[in-house]
Amino acid sequence: MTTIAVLGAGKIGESLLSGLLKAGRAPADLLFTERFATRAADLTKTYGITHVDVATAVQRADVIVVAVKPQDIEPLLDEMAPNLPAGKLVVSLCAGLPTKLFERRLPEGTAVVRVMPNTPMLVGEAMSAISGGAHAEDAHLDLVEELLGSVGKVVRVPESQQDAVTALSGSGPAYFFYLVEAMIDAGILLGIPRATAADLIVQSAVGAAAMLREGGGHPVMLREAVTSPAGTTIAGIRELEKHGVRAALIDAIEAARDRSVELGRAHEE
Ligand SMILES: NC(=O)C1=CN([C@@H]2O[C@H](COP(=O)(O)OP(=O)(O)OC[C@H]3O[C@@H](n4cnc5c(N)ncnc54)[C@H](OP(=O)(O)O)[C@@H]3O)[C@@H](O)[C@H]2O)C=CC1
Ligand SMILES: O=C(O)[C@@H]1CCC=N1
Repeated sequence: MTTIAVLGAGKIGESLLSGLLKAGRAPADLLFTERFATRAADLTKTYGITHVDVATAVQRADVIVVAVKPQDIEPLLDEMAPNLPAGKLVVSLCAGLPTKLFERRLPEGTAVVRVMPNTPMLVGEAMSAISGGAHAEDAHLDLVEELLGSVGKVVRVPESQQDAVTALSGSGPAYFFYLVEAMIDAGILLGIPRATAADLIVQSAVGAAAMLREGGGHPVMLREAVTSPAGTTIAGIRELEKHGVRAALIDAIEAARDRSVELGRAHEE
């Protein structure tokens, strides 16, 4: 069985470990590194997986998943480089960081795959986009696709699109959560108890998502079907348009893309 080590078991690293276990992978096939002993002990207790140091992780695992914040990458690469044997596959989940950064800092010929996942991985509903670096072969991409396919959907994209993907699906769940949060607040304003408002909005979000995915309908047609002549929905849509919500979303996603580019530039030679 392939041994996978996750370096940095924070929010996304833990989502991946948890998702892989739920998908049937054995705890003995998973390793992780963490900076804080108490956090490491909690994860071992919760998931039955083994905490190791970086040198052990890169030596023992076949696939090394880097899941630290982009700002923490340099010291981690310093620790990985002298210990990484030839033939290992390095998978980066880090926003903004190009494969060539890893190729420059790790032993010559190391296969690197850049991935942008998202936190719905925790419930087996991730959206992950993958791109191979200079030494990544089809077999490496197939392996990463198989791993991430067990915790959600996977698409292959050219690396040049990864900053845009990061803004769309990497950050995307946060924007949906933000909308849900705002809609629940609207329920409070209208006098609905918070728990009831949350039920109403969360189930509406789940239903709308299911229609988008399973019904195969275009979002414009689905919205039009809710929008009756002289009805309630169009009264609300007019307010959204007046407040520039569509433009705000486009600007938000462009800003997120720009930030991803900036995170990568911070590590240019
Ligand atoms: N959160 C998300 O939705 C997504 C995140 N990502 C990417 O995933 C990466 C991680 O993000 P996220 O999980 O949110 O961040 P977190 O801060 O939650 O997780 C990073 C973890 O790595 C630990 N860490 C840092 N340096 C080391 C090291 N040298 N050795 C071992 N552990 C280390 C951190 O410890 P400490 O707490 O001490 O700093 C922390 O627990 C980022 O690069 C991000 O761009 C990608 C897609 C989605
Ligand atoms: O906010 C971030 O930087 C990370 C990357 C994508 C989602 N979260």
